Amino acid sequence: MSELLKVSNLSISFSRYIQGLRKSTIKTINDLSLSVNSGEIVAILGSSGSGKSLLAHAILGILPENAICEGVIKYKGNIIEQKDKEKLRGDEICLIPQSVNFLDPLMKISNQVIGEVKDKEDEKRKRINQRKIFEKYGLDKSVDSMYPFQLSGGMVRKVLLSTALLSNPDLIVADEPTPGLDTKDVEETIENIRKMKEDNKGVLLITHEIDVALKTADRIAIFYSGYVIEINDTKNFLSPSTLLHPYTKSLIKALPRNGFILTKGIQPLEDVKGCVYYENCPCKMNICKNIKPILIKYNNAKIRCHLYNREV
Ligand SMILES: Nc1ncnc2c1ncn2[C@@H]1O[C@H](COP(=O)(O)OP(=O)(O)OP(=O)(O)O)[C@@H](O)[C@H]1O
Ligand code: NI
Repeated sequence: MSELLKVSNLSISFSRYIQGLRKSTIKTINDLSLSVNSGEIVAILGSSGSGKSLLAHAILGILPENAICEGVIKYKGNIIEQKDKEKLRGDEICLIPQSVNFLDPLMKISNQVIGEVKDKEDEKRKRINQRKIFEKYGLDKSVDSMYPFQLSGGMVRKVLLSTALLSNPDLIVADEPTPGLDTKDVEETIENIRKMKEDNKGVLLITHEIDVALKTADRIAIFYSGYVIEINDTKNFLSPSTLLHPYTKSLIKALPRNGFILTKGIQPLEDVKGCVYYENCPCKMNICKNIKPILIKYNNAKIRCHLYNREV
């Protein structure tokens, strides 16, 4: 298993004018570090509005103009800047987008999936490839000539997924591939993501559905208030006792009562001086109020909590 993607100390912030006068910077993602190997699925689990799509867009190089991005992103061992991202995007690194707006409503499905073609030969090759992938993911020939509005939610998701796989990428960033789908379509999507892993691709799966993360991922990174607070093997999520962070433990203790969905309301707040979980933490200590813990390695996991201040 080789390391495909390595994100180190990534922060994303936005400048805003408060009441039209004072300029303030709001950090949405703080000091985020994680990696994805080939043949591995890493889930990043965070509540709605916590900056998950921004992470995906930072990797793909499609952040909005007003975003300020710090930190280092490496792909296959090399640092990638905006220009490199543009080259890799749609080729080696592909996005399964969260928003169905990525589809053009006025264009037939197969035409937009294929995109630009160089000549007749190129078009022929791409059409054969597109049909093969559509077939693999259960989209029959009639879909090719349909318009997006004619597709069900589940079919749109399959089109987005197949499109991402068209160029046979090594790394796939799947941004919320399951919301709005019925149980059967969710199961199918989970199965399709597993297929990518079998094909030795690396998958960064962004979701707020714990169940989807538990069923697919090898490792899960927990995102809380703009910070990754724990990265652990999925098998350790079976019981709170094998997890590290008090928030992660409480999350798993609450299952399945909370319906496997992260509760709303954990938004990136104005950054606090100490630990972001201080107010709610049942294990808080004096140090937690004013000093921010850093993400450290702990056995095979990573943890951002003062209860664990030594690497083991
Ligand atoms: N262009 C922008 N300008 C200013 N702030 C922005 C911009 N884009 C995003 N944000 C801020 O970043 C936050 C995170 O957005 P993002 O879409 O990444 O969240 P998310 O975790 O993907 O949420 P969801 O689960 O709803 O998809 C938003 O709540 C918003 O406050
Ligand atoms: Ni999102």
